[in-house]
Amino acid sequence: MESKVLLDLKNVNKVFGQNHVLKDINLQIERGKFITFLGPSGCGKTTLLRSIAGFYTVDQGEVWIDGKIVNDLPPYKRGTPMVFQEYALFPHMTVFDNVAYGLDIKKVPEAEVQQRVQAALTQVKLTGLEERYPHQMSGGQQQRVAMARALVMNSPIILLDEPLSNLDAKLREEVRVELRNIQQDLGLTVIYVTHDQLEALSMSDYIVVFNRGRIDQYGTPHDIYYKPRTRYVADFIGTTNFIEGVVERQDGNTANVVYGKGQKVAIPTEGSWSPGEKVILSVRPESLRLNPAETLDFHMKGKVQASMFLGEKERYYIMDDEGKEWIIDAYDIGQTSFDGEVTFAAKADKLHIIQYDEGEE
Ligand SMILES: Nc1ncnc2c1ncn2[C@@H]1O[C@H](COP(=O)(O)OP(=O)(O)OP(=O)(O)O)[C@@H](O)[C@H]1O
Repeated sequence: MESKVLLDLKNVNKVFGQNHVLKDINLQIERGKFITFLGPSGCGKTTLLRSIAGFYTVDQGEVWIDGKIVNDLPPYKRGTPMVFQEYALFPHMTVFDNVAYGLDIKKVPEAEVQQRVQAALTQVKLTGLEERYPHQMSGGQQQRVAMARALVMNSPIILLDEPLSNLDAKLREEVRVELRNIQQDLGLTVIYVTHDQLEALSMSDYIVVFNRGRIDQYGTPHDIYYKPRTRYVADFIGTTNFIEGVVERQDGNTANVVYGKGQKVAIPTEGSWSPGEKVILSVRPESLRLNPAETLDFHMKGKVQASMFLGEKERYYIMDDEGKEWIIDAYDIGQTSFDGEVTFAAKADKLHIIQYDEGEE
């Protein structure tokens, strides 16, 4: 039976001079999934992508594609085409010739080229546009040509390095949807590199969050957002509030945590925490309620410092009794506005426990 795992990275390390860019990368990617490599500039995303494609050889570890170790194979034997920024289409070539390019290089017979290019163009719904040039097409269509170019090579995996970074915001969104549709319709395995968290959250089956050459978390967009494994991940993805706490005890999947001025909250958790352990609680701005009528599990008091209208929500900046700032989003705009002393609260399942790590930035 075909294994579900298509790409298997085992303890991959890459060093440039003094710069240890990839540190012990272990990652398994399943067939037919859209995976995003996410992280700030310089964290090693592109280096890993290029190591998978074969443009870099790794210094330590193994790269497996489709059950074969490919460490010593050059890029053209790995079957992993990379689509670079602006899709790297040849402007002076027609759509047909752009798609046929890889096959021509491999000296595939003309009749087969015709058949395979037509099949690829049908897959991405571009039949009839064979004679157009890239500048006569929309950004979305160009993206499809780039995908057809990868598809025609029957590659098991398609690698995309920030392919949308040069588009304006509206077009970006359009092309994003397009790309995700093609990937899902055809069941492709795609690895997509971006530093844009919204892009990652909206497109991916799984996100890999990089932190200085290491993987901090590998999970679904929902888990990455609501159950960040580290403070770094919580901070990098969206906006969040942190508060310190101390674990009193854990009963099964519930940890009892003391926070603030001795308040206690029982938080559902998948982690394992020791009595007396210092932890960080993270809670998203939209999970907190201002002056709630009912009593919620986690509750604080503070003073509104400022607020900001953000369209679908009002964002409040609140100082608690200890002088710590909180960000809280209220969605019932026009009905209530908050000022002066307020209480704010959340249900326990909206709180997430993160390991306390003083050394972490
Ligand atoms: N060919 C190379 N030679 C030497 N150093 C390199 C090379 N390629 C990348 N680096 C270094 O490796 C580190 C990681 O770079 P990489 O391009 O992988 O980061 P990234 O996360 O993709 O960031 P960006 O989004 O800016 O491309 C950086 O410090 C970079 O300077």
